[in-house]
Amino acid sequence: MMNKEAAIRMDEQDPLKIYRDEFYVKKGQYYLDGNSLGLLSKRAEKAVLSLLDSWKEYGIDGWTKGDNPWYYLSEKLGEMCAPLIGAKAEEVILTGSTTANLHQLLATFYKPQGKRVKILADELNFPTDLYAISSHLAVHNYDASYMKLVKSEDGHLLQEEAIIEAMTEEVAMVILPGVLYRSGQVLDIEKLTKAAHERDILIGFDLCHSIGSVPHELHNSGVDFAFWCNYKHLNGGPGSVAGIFVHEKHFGTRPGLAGWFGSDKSKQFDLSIEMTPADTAGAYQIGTPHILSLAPIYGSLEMFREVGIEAIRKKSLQLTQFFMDCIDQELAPFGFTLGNPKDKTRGGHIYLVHEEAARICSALKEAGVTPDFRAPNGIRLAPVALYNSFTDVWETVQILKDIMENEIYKKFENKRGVVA
Ligand SMILES: Cc1ncc(COP(=O)(O)O)c(C=O)c1O
Ligand SMILES: Nc1ccccc1C(=O)C[C@H](N)C(=O)O
Repeated sequence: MMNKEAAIRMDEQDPLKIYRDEFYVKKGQYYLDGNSLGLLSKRAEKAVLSLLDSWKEYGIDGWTKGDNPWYYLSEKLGEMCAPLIGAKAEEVILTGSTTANLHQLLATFYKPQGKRVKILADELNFPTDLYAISSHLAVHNYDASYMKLVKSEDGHLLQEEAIIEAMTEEVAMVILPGVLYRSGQVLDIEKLTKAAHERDILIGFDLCHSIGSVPHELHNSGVDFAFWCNYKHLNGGPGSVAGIFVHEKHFGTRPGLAGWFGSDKSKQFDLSIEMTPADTAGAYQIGTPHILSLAPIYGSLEMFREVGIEAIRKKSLQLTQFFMDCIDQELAPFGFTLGNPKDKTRGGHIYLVHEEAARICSALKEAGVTPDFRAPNGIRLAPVALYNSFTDVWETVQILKDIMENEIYKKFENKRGVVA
C-alpha cells in the first residue's frame, strides 16, 4: 500500500538524504525536471565563485596558477567524470556542446568507403543528432536516404534486434542514445557495440540522458566514442560545457575539426605551424575552453565522486518504482499510460502519456510541480537521486490526482509553451 507514511519511511532510510540540503531546492516545490536542467548545488556555486576569485587574483596567470589552473581544467574534469561512464581518465575530455562534439566526432570518424557509406540512427533520437548527421552526409554529397533510421514499433521504445538487423554492409557508423529522451529506455550498449564491431561498423552513443543517472562501462564495452551534456543529471548549469569519450584504441586519429587546444599541452605554446595533437581524448578540443561554464561542473562532480554512480542508480530505480506504484494505485481511472519501460531498462525518468498532456503539465506547474512536456503527448517526470525525495513523488501524484479529479487542467489550452 502506497501512502504518505510509506514515503516518509523511505526518506528516513535513504542513505543519500543528506544531499538534498546541498542543493537549492525551493520549499513547497516539486522539481522533477533534473533530466532537462539539474538544480544548482551549493558546491557548484562555490566553484563558480572560486573561479571568479582566481580571475580576480591572477589575471592571465590563472591559466597556470591557483587551485585549479584553467589550462588543465578540461582534462581534470574529464578525469572526474570518467568513473561515471566506466572510462579511463585520458579517454574523457569536457569540451564544447553536445551537438558541436557530435560534429567533431563525425568529422573525425565518419570515413565512408566503397559500399560502407550510411549512418545508422533511430527515429526516436533527439533531433539535434539527426540534424548533425544529415549535415555530414551532405558534406560528402550524400542525400537524406544515406541516414538509415530504425523505426520504433510503438513510438516509445526501440527493439535492439531491429537495430542489429539494420547493421548491414552499407553502414559505416551507428549513432544511438544511451537513454531515450522521451521514453527513458536504456539501450544495451555492450550488446549493440559487440554487434556493430562484429560487422566492422563504428559505434557512438549520446549519453545526455544517462550520464550521472545510469552507469556505463564504455571502455570495457569497447565503445568507439560518446558525447553528452553536463546540464541535466550532472547539474552543471544552463549551457555548461559538454563531454567527449574516445576509446584509447583510437588515440592518434587526427581530429576532423582541428584547433590549437587539441594540441599536446607541452607543445601548444610552441605555436608551430604544424599541429601536434594530444595523444588522448583531449585532441578533440578545438579552441579556448569556456572556463566559466566549466566551473560549476567541478563542484557538482565532487558529490558524484563521494556518492558513486551505483548508489545513485540504486536510489533512482527505487524512486521511479515508487512513482510507478503510486501512479498505478492513485491514477488508474484517468487514462494515463506509461511510455517508459517498467523493468530495469528504464532510465532516470517516468514518461506518462495522455492526450491532454500539454495542459496537464501547465496545471502541474501552477500547482508547484515542475515536469516537462514533450510532443506529441508525454509528461516527463524525473525524480533525481541527489535531491528528490520519496515524499516529492507521493505529493506529486496527489497533486496530479487533484488536477484530474477536479479537471483543473481544463483551465489551460492543450498547447505546449515555448520550450516545454
Ligand atoms: C539526447 C540529447 N542530445 C542532445 C541534446 C542537446 O544538445 P546541445 O546541448 O548541443 O543543445 C539534448 C537536449 O538538449 C538531448 O536530450
Ligand atoms: N538544452 C535545452 C535548452 C532549453 C530547454 C531545454 C533544453 C534541453 O536540454 C531539452 C532536453 N534535451 C530534452 O531532453 O528535452
